[in-house]
Formats: sequence, C-alpha cells, structure tokens
Amino acid sequence: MAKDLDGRAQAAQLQLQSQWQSVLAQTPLDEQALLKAMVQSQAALLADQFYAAMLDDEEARAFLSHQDVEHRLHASMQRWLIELLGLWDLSRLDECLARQRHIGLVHARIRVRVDLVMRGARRIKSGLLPLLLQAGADPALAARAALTAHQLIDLAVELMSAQYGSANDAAVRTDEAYRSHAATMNMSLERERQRNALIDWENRFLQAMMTARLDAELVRIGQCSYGLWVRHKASALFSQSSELGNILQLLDRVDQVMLPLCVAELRHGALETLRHRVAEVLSELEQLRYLTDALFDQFVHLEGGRDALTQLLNRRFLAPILSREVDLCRNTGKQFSVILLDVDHFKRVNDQHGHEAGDRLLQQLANVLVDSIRSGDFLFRYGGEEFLVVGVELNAAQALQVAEKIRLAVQAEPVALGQQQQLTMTVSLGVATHDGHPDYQRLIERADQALYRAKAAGRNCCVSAEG
Ligand SMILES: Nc1nc2c(ncn2[C@@H]2O[C@H](COP(=O)(O)OP(=O)(O)OP(=O)(O)O)[C@@H](O)[C@H]2O)c(=O)[nH]1
Repeated sequence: MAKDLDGRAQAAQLQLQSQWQSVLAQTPLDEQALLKAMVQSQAALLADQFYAAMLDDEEARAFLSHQDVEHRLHASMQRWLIELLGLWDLSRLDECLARQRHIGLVHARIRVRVDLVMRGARRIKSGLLPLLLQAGADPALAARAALTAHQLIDLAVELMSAQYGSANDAAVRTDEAYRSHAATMNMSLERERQRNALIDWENRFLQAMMTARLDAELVRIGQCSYGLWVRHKASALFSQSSELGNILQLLDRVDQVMLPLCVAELRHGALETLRHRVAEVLSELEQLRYLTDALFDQFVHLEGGRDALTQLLNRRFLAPILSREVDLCRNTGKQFSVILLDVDHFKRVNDQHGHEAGDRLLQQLANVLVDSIRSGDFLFRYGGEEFLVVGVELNAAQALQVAEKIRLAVQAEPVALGQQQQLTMTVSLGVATHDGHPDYQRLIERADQALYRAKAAGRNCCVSAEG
C-alpha cells in the first residue's frame, strides 16, 4: 500500500515536472523578458500582497506576525517569485522543483494550511496583469505573459501541496509499516535466525581461512543470508534506527576492505599477519552481533514508544510533542525550553571499558535525568549518547538553572564499573527557549548550536542559546 502511494506520488511529480518543462520551453522570449523585468522590480510588492492575503486568516496571523518569520519569509517569498517568473533556464529546473518540495515540507512542519498558500497565490495572480500593463507592455503580450505566470504559480503550489500531503502521511505510514511487520513476524524467532546466520557466516569464514580457499568459496557477508536480511528486511523494519546505518557500514568494511586483506595475506603474507587480519574480522562480527541485538531490542520496545536501553521516550515522538508545546505557548503565552545534553568523551568509555559499561552509564544517566526534572517535563533519548529535555512552562533563566542542576547531579554520581572501579561522568548541555517561531526544528537547532559551544568551551558546562 505504502509502495503504491510512493509510486503514485512519484508519477504525479514526474507529470508536474514535464508540464513545467513544456511551459518553460514554449514561452516566447518577449513574454519571458516581460515577466523577468516585472518580477525583478515588483517582487517586494507581490510578496506584500501574498502576506496581506494570509494575514486575513486569524490562525495564520498568530504565527506569521512573529518578527523573524515575517522578515525571513518576506525575503524568501521575493526570491521564490524571482526564481519562478524570472529564471528561464531549463538546466536549473531540477533545483527549482526541489525548492518547491522543500517549501511544502516546511509548510507541513509549521502547519501552514494549503488553502492559505493557495489564497496568497490567488492574490498574487490577480495582481499580475495590472502590474504588467502598468509597466507599459502591449496588452496582448501582457495578457499572454500573465497566463504563463499563472500556470507556473499553479504548478509550484501543486508541487508544494503534493509534498505537504506526503509529509503528513509519512509519519502515519511509518507507524503502520512497523505495526504490520510486527504483527506478521515472530520477532524472537527472527532474532534467533539472524544470530545463527551470522554464526554460520563466521564458521564459513574460518573454514575458508583454514583451507586457504577464501577467494573461491566464501560468499561475501553482504550477500549471505544475514547480509540480505539486513539490506532488505531490516532496512524496511528499522529504517529509523542509527544502528542500521552502522551495520551497513560494517558489512561494507568487511567485504570491501578486510576480506581483500585476508586474501592478500593468504597468498603472500606471514602467518602472524594473517592471524591478526582474521582477529580483526572476528572483532567486527562481534560488533555486528551487538548492533543486531540492539536493533531487535529497540523493536520490542518501539510499540510502547520507549527507548529499549533507557526506557525514555523515543525521539520519533518529539515532533508531535513539540508541535503541541508550540501551540500551547501560542495560546497561553507561557514559554517552554529544550535542553540538549551530550555525554563528554563517551567514545573513550566504550573503548576503555566496553560497550556494556557504556550502556550501564547511559542507563544511570537516564535515572539521574528523571530525578532532576519535573514529572510534567518530557525526556527523550535523542541519539546514541544524546538526551533531550522538553521543559514545559520554563523560561530561559529557569531552563539554564535546570541544566546546571542536571550537570551537577551527573557529576556527583559516579558509575560503578566493577567492584573496585568507579567512573565519573560529565555532560555538556545546550539550552534554547521557544521564541515564538512556529518551526520547532529551529528551536532544536538553536539548542544544538549552544551544545556545540559548550563542547568547544571545554565540556562539562551549560550554554544558553539566548546568550
Ligand atoms: N555503549 C553504547 N555506546 C553508544 C551507544 N550509542 C552510541 N554510542 C557510542 O557513543 C560514541 C559517541 O562518540 P562521539 O560522538 O565521538 O563523542 P564523544 O566521545 O562523547 O565525545 P564528545 O561528545 O566530543 O565529548 C560512539 O562511539 C558511539 O558508538 C549506545 O547505546 N551504547
């Protein structure tokens, strides 16, 4: 079903592309020149008209009146018009189409309704002919040029709307895909099967090494049953998982780099070097086993929306939660903040103490975080060793205080690694407060930049995006 939808959406896009192409190819040069001259001198006025139409709508007024939005969107609206009506270069068509799709995605994210965009476009269209005539163009030529401009604007809006629709459908489809796969598969059986497939390949690899027939006999790991499962089934089932990307990279590394090295050593090398190469492959297989287990663990908990390791919220629930907070903030005027947190030098922990110790450290960190925030706040495992707090009804100064409290709590609680050993962990934090901008992605980006500054400032500190 999802595939059919994708296929249909692609066919519709190709159709729009070819229609756009023929408008560009068939428009006479005098029409092109007229539209180009008009849009270059009147883009600001047309953008004003577009916004005036949108601002008629009370809901749109709430987010369009944000100063930053007004400033940025007004400028990008002018660029959009100049590109649409002033650029008659077929070689840049792909770029132009991609831009329309991107605009559609942004609209979906900040939930600008499609009918509002169409209303703005209609206002622009109705202003075009008067502007062309006002510039002194021959009336017949002006009428033809206005018609061409209408076609281009319609095509652009259609492309945006198509993208808007698929962006909204995508989240639902992802859920459906996960659920329907889960329902039809016995996941613990599947996990066992893949474990065995990996062991099977390992045995064949060792056998091929012992009989020195690596070249002829051994199927590449990417081609064996485990590799096929990863590339086809796991990619569909676990498409949002970071482990999957790592697994694919490891498979490539084994096939492209490590096996050729083993072959070379078998032919010409010393036994000691060969042993070393084999050990390297075995260590990569161990890593694959770890990542594959993590993949399945995630799946089991995904249904509940929890991250498997830490039991915190999974980041795919971030979008609906932040959207709702943006709405609440608009209605109540109460600000909320996000705190993005990253463990310092976490790679060293894994390298020196092993992945299991790293996992334990992340679990303990999750507990400290839960204890440091209020029960109304949201806590996400944002990435591997990154966490995100959505602090509701929290202004910039309060959010910075919470971040500092978290930083001190983490530092104060060493992780027990063995009977004797303890490890003090530190974290860096970036804090950003919602400033009324409707796109929550901007808020996360600001927190991310603040976190980057905290790392650059030497780690184990908090930086606020508000300066
Ligand atoms: N044990 C464990 N390790 C993970 C997990 N997720 C990600 N990692 C590891 O976390 C490490 C993150 O390393 P980097 O991004 O280089 O950052 P860092 O070492 O923390 O350094 P800074 O962030 O610059 O202080 C990588 O080695 C990942 O493999 C997990 O769930 N468990």
